[in-house]
Amino acid sequence: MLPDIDFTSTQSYKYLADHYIDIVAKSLKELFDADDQRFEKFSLQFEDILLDYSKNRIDEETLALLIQLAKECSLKQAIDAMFSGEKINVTEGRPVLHIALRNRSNTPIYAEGEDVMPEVNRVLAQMETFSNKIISGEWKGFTGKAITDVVNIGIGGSDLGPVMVTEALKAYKNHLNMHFVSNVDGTHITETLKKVDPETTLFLIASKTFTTQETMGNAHSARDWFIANGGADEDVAKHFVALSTNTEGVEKFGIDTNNMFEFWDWVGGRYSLWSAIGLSISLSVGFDNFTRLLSGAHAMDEHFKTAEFEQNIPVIMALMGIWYNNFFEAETEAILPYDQYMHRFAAYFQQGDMESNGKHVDRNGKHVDYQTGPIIWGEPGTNGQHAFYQLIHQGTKLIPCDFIAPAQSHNPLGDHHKMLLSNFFAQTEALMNGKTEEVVIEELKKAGKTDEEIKKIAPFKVFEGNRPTNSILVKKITPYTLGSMIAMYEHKIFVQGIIWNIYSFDQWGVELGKQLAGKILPELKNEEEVTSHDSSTNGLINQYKAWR
Ligand SMILES: O=P(O)(O)OC[C@H]1O[C@@H](O)[C@@H](O)[C@@H](O)[C@@H]1O
Repeated sequence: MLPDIDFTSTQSYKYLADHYIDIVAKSLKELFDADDQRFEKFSLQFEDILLDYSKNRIDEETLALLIQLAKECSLKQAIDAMFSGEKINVTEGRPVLHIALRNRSNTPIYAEGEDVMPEVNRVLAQMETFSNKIISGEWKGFTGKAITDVVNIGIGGSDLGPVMVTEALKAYKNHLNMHFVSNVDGTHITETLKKVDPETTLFLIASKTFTTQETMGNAHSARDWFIANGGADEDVAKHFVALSTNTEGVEKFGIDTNNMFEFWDWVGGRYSLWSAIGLSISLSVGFDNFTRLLSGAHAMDEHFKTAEFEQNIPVIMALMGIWYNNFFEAETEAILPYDQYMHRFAAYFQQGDMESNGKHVDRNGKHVDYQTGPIIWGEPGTNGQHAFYQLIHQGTKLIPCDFIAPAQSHNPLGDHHKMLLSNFFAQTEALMNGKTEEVVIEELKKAGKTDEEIKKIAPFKVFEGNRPTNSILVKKITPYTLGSMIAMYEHKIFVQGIIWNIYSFDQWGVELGKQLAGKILPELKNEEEVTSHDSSTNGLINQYKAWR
């Protein structure tokens, strides 16, 4: 059972509310000046990952109170409930066991009284055999040629994880060309099919439910294209496989269930890259690297499950987020990887975080009277610096940022990595310290400006600083460390959901739009004037009909 506690009525919350008044009056610079041990006190290392959270607007008391808050919210009990397979996804009546998919220790994990590990291992073995056959060229297409291109057709959790990881691990890639089609916009599949040859292309139809409109639409178009370009019905088995929990749906589509890679309803879509949904990852970087990804995540799972909260990286990251979200009223969080390969990392956690914690109803079904999940966004540094960092430095909004960077580059070209990392270090320093008016005036004086000129221009050049950041320095982005980092963010999201007393593993909020689209689609298939909606929707549909 998950605890049911209104965190705003805990003792620690009340203390934190008072304590906030003290902290908000202090600048980060002052906090650093007052304590030369901040880095030692507020940083944690887990294997090859260093989290420096000292540039946050906290002191020792803040941390102690936040940890007390986690305890008062029975976080430990909640962690144990997840790891032991309790049905913590209550509104869907399911356990939440993505941790079982990467349980490399292979100890039994029970869902509804049954150990899930034999099934997990069976599918992993199937993925290994299949990946090896495709990569080695042993698996032949309908004209006897080896596979050269893989097209993953999926959306949401059946797309974002595979895309993010295959991109992040590009340095480990083999010869297979990977393509990802998600959007129902015909452009996506059309442009992809232009690049591939039916004789040498493998389609992975990735859908947990095997009912998602976008994915089914794209999968049917891919099959039509395959048939129109020389493939026969009996050849479909050589070129189409399914990654799904829905055997019936897969059969109905016409994919041989021997070519189905199964997973289970205790795997949430946005937590599914560790399951059969990760087949594109295993194909792209090889099964051994896929298992390293799982191992890295497993190591983080163990850390999360066993480390004291003070030493627990996902817990600390979650608490920092709560501090800003619920006390400083920050609305967003930016994830800023200083690694080009990780360019989809923020997009991936937009779903991971916002679909999990974008909820306004608590676990009692009541409307919350506090803020829950933040808006997540971000782009790789240094691109972001030349685009939106202006607002982070000098705007009116407080935006806590996670800066992520590898110490070692996969492409150590000249001074590139030093230049990149000089920006990584400089940005968090600048955000923290800012630039005072005195310094600005001094600089302008040195540049020979008159007093009048200085007076005019100085205010625009001042940086308040005091902008909080986490720095996550990773030795190198490997399958293992990437796995650890993904699990780290997953557990951060879990902790926050527990404290906010919401259900993090359902996603009812995506249903209404789907339902309405289902009603509107038939209305678009005829020429009749539409009158069944409000005047705006009617007006738009009818103009569309007039223009098409
Ligand atoms: O994997 P399928 O079932 O196609 O779902 C794809 C996506 O659909 C969305 O509507 C959400 O429910 C996501 O959580 C999910 O990842």
